Amino acid sequence: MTSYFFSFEGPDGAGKTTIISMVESFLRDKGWDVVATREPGGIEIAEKIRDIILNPAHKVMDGRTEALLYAAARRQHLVEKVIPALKDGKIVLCDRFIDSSLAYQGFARGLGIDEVLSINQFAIEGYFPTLTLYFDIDPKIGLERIYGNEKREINRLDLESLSFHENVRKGYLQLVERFPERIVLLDASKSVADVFADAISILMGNLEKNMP
Ligand SMILES: Nc1ncnc2c1ncn2[C@@H]1O[C@H](COP(=O)(O)OP(=O)(O)OP(=O)(O)O)[C@@H](O)[C@H]1O
Ligand SMILES: Cc1cn([C@H]2C[C@H](O)[C@@H](COP(=O)(O)O)O2)c(=O)[nH]c1=O
Repeated sequence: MTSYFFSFEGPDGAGKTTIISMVESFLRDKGWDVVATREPGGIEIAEKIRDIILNPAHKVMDGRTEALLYAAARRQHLVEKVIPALKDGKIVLCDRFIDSSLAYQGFARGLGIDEVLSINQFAIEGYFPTLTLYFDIDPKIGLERIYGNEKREINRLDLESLSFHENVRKGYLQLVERFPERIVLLDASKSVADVFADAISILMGNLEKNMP
């Protein structure tokens, strides 16, 4: 059975969650069986790990502890939710996956992309996304969007410096170069309607290409 595991990546405030919800409705209307989920989280255990990682009070958290907690949440979410959905032939839309760890912990935290890739390979056992949409945005704009949204809670990672968020973007751009067959860059500074149109065109192209 062909499986469709699409991840959505990008700096904070790039617009991933907004577009995933639009893509989910669009694909459902077309008759596809879709599971939209997020990392860290998506299931009870991983949501609990999320609360620990993102609690602004946990200022002393060590970078390697952070990387391991993200990998642990990823593992549980993968086995409990993503793999069963893929086995049932569903399309999985995942708000962040392994590339977040590579860009945030590997590059921006300075732990090393290859080191963080290695602990995550243990966690994911080869379950890389079929396709990853990378929402590219100047972090200044992303952070302005977040701080402009009163409903959005500000978490421990949001509170990092602007230079940390700029390094996150640099990390992602390295990943786009390193995995060109998997990661596609979208200009996330465009309007919601335009970003959605770009995302649908890429995703439908992938679905049609891989249809049995
Ligand atoms: N293309 C866009 N243009 C302007 N504002 C946008 C756009 N896309 C999303 N927004 C707004 O920006 C804010 C952040 O959007 P969203 O939550 O979708 O981003 P995100 O990438 O999921 O962020 P995070 O990863 O930090 O949770 C929201 O208030 C949303 O309405
Ligand atoms: C999966 C993952 C996430 N992060 C960071 C990225 C964001 O700052 C937060 C998650 O918040 P969101 O509102 O759900 O985007 O966590 C990370 O640093 N490493 C990861 O692997």
